[in-house]
Amino acid sequence: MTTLFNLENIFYSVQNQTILNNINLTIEAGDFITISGPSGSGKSTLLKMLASMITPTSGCLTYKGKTLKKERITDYRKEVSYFFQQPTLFDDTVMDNLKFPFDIRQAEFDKSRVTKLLKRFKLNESYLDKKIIDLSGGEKQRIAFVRNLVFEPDVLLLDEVTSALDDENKEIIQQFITEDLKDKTIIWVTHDNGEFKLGKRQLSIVDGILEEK
Ligand SMILES: Nc1ncnc2c1ncn2[C@@H]1O[C@H](COP(=O)(O)OP(=O)(O)OP(=O)(O)O)[C@@H](O)[C@H]1O
Repeated sequence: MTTLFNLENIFYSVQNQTILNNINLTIEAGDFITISGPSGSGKSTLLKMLASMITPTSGCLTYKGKTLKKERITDYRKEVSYFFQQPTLFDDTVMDNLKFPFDIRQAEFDKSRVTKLLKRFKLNESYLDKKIIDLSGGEKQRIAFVRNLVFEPDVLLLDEVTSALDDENKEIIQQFITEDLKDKTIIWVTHDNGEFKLGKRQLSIVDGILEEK
């Protein structure tokens, strides 16, 4: 087994409020982890820390045995991808958004790869020319998944990715996560009890304290 993340005595505080309280956790490659807990308990904060969007106040966090350095962050983001509850797309066309991952890698846009992935999310090629502003919330979330997945990350940090969706869109995304992403490392924050039970490791956070079932 390869250890990806190791968190030792992690604390995160803002303005004298302890948001993460002495977290100890090891995440192995291939883990399928779900995380639940009351609103405001620190779930998104933990995911943002794993995404290296914030750094611990104290404690030791390593990825593949090393502390994260600012110089390596661009490469890190290609391996470890954060998926937001509300998708963040630019205000142009679907095509502009889906070209972005190719542009930052100075790679040529691969239309057949993109359309194949769109199909997996039940979206046809005609979506490429649509404006983001004209899409439904569920379609936007599916496009955001395609954008994050054209160059497959190894680790997916999923932050309540289905909570704003109707049943049909929820099912499309859930099915993709459980079937197509089987070989990936998944850390999935969810309020949905059905989704929580899918986790091979089930964690809960209450008042910043982490527990594993
Ligand atoms: N930068 C910050 N400044 C002040 N308070 C913060 C900051 N970041 C997080 N918090 C607070 O820390 C607590 C935990 O936030 P977090 O977003 O991790 O909760 P959560 O468990 O994901 O909640 P939800 O289920 O509602 O999304 C909240 O009370 C939040 O207001």
